[in-house]
Amino acid sequence: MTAPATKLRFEQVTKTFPLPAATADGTTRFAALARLSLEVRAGEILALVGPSGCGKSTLLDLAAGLTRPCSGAILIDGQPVQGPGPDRSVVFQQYALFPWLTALANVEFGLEAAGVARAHRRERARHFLALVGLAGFADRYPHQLSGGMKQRVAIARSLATDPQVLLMDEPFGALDAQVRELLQEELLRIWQETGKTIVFITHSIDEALVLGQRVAVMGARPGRITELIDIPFSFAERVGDLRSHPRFGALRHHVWSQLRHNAAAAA
Ligand SMILES: Nc1ncnc2c1ncn2[C@@H]1O[C@H](COP(=O)(O)OP(=O)(O)OP(=O)(O)O)[C@@H](O)[C@H]1O
Repeated sequence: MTAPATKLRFEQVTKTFPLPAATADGTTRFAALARLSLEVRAGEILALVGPSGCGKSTLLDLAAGLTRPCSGAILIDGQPVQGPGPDRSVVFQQYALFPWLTALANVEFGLEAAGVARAHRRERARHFLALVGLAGFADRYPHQLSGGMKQRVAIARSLATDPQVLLMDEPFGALDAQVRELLQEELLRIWQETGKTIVFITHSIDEALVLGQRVAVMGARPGRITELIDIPFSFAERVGDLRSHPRFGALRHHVWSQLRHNAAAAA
């Protein structure tokens, strides 16, 4: 069997930030990530969990090309990331929609920014709104949509430009439990249909297990990957009652223990 292709690769990545004041031993910078290496496989959902402040968003910002590493490299299909590009799209926890544009126009705006010809924008935007279950809400403004609907629009906008990699930073963190489960299911369905490579940051171990083909556990001070865990569930199991699966509890405990161990080590 051939090994799955690597879509996104972090090679010995270090990212430091200036400290507000030098420490007693003269240190002026703080290492958010230190020599972090990680491979994201083409077409997988990699769920990233770790204690608050361990560097998850920093990792995603680097992959998005929004910031540059201090050392090391970030590669997409073997090519160094030089900045933001159409091959990657980011979905944040806050929906980042334009309040003065309708749902349809918000998705169209993303397409315009990506250089899609005017004639194709509307049709394409409608297709992706339908894909996230919002066919009947195209003319609503963000304030007329629920939190879950707004996040669906943001996901439609990200998918419409057909990026190869979707970088999702706690996208369902602000939603209530039921809406969250619904959107997890929808994301799995969209992933199944589109075959996107997805990096998904979450604070929820359950969410990581439902979505991730693999779960990457991070530790803090400095931020690094401490464990990569294969999650063996099928698509049908993930969209079913996964929490009653006989292996769910053991995997959940495993990730929880690793996080606890990392938190203790950082403290
Ligand atoms: N622009 C910045 N300047 C200085 N420090 C920063 C900057 N961005 C992040 N940091 C620091 O780097 C560390 C990692 O931050 P990051 O936001 O990546 O963590 P995180 O794991 O995403 O946290 P959370 O789960 O709370 O969102 C934190 O200690 C944070 O304070």
